[in-house]
Amino acid sequence: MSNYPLLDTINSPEDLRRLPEDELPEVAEELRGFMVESVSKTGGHLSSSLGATELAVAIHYVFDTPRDRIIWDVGHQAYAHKILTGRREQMATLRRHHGLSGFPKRNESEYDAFGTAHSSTSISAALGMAVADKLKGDDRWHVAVIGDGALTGGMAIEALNDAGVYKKDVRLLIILNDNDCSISPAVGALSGHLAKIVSTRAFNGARELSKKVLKPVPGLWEVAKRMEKQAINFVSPPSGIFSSFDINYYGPVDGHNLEELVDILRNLKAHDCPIVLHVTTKKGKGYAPAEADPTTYHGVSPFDPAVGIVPSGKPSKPTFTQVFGRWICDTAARDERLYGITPAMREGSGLVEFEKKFPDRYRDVAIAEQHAVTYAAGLACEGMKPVVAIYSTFLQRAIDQVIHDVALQNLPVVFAVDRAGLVGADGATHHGAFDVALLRPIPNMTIMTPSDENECRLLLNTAFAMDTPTVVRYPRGKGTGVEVTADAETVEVGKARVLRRGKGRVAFVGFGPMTHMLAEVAEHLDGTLLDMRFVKPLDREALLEAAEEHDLVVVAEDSALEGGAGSAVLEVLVEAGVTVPVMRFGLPDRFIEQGTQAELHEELGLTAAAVEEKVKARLATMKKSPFGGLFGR
Ligand SMILES: Cc1ncc(C[n+]2csc(CCOP(=O)(O)OP(=O)(O)O)c2C)c(N)n1
Ligand SMILES: CC(=O)[C@@H](O)[C@H](O)COP(=O)(O)O
Ligand SMILES: [Mg+2]
Repeated sequence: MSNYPLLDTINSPEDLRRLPEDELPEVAEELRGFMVESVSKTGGHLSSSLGATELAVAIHYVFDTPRDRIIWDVGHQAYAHKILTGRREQMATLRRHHGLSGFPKRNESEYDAFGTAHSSTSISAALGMAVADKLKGDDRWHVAVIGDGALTGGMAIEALNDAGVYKKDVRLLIILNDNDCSISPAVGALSGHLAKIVSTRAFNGARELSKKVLKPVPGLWEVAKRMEKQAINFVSPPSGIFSSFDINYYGPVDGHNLEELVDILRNLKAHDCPIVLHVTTKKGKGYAPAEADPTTYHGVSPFDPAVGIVPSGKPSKPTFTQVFGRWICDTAARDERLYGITPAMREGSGLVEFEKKFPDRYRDVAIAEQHAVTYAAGLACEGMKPVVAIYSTFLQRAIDQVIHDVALQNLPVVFAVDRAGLVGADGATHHGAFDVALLRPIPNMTIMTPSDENECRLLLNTAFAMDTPTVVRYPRGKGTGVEVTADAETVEVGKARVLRRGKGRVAFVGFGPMTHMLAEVAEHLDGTLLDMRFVKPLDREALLEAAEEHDLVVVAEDSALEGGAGSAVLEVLVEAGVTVPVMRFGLPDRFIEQGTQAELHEELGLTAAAVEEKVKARLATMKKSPFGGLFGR
């Protein structure tokens, strides 16, 4: 007998809509059981999806999906949606190479109305769709489901400001899924504001009470519900932030009460203007360990659901993130000007210890990358030495702030850019592919690429010692596992280090961890190997010398080839009039999907074996000159 008798009958939302309403809570229960079982095997974003289970059921039950559109902000809470929309079997491949994406994706399903993964985009996208429908005379609904954390992102507020001007023919329902939690505990004034609304508006209680009183009298509860349909703000007085944008607000409502949710969504559908429905939910709902610790269960690796996540007691080599975490604590202890900033990624960026030790010099600014950067600029103007710890992919949000607020004023802000290169299971939305190409043209900027953990500390020291803007970019996970012996030492700015001098025909030029991949090839071909350390300024001298002494230059980086470090090498060689052949290895000009980092490196030919084969093939095409030089250049 199946553990999921109802889910077994649901292959699409149409199947769900055929069920009687009183079976929906059981559907939600089965969904939760299935999610815990499945995600415990694949890993993934568990606690947010558990919390949004009833929302997914109620929305698909009431709205005519896929005709009506649902946009899941961030999309990390959309597993129930995936399961209800015919992807239950594929959940076994979630976030795996060639498997189901961890996020909604337009080319994965017609039910995924908009691709998400970076936060705070849902209201803008849903509004765009709703306005397009208005112009086309279509009456579809557009539902943006946005968390309290995602609402802190500037884009969400910009979108509310725009949405508030539409009074009819724009069917935009914004469901604020308020679990009073981001990845780490909720921060900021908006979170306080929402908490105040929840604690002072006993809306749901009042509705429940009216229901109790009115239901026994034949017809009265139906009349009351019809009235509710007519006057959204009648039962629920206007709420601060949403009324400021002149948007109708309804709530707060218990987001785990399916009967209420279905009733209310049906009523809201009677309107044709932007509406906010504020629901309260519990992150991790239904799986006790996740309810108790939603942060740990936000994003999980495979675990035993009967036991929960158990920290491995074994001491292990630190990740780059942990090297950064230790560095920032040590450096803050030495220099009281250091101020650490994270846009809502305290755990992922390795700042938990730093917050504990230096609470006055730590700030989680919420999901606000642009603010994080300009806030750092302000601190730097007044003599502080800010360190912005930020994922490469999220820094994309704040490139103008880096240019206009930091670099143009040549302010000493250190950008500790984590998750640079391929991140793995999060896939195309999260790979740190573009930071080098985006940052390299910016004047005053120094960009460093540590090749291992010890280099990471050395280059962070170097960055912190400078009084201009600096970037140190390092990858997700571990490097070579080398001992971190550097303490406060620095290196010479713009100088590469020669790791190997070879007599072979090839000079290998490495940026970041790719240097160690090249080391193996250099060994086999007796090549010279440079660890460039700096993308900007590039060590021209070392490069030109290597080019002069070898027949072929091979460059490898873990960032986009277009505009990347290899391009910088080409610029130097061309400008110096050196015409040595160059081979570049890095991320090609396409979006790269998910997989383990190793699988993706394999797929892209970024392994020592693949590089060696290509280099040998190239050398074979290059004839040796009888006089010692090369014909093939
Ligand atoms: C622009 C951006 N910054 C940071 C993140 C990382 N991130 C993913 S989910 C999340 C928290 C979102 O909180 P909320 O919207 O309340 O959803 P919950 O996790 O509580 O379900 C963060 C910070 C992101 N995806 N996008
Ligand atoms: C959804 C999201 O943006 C984050 O939860 C992200 O998946 C975290 O990535 P790491 O696991 O690399 O910290
Ligand atoms: Mg939340």
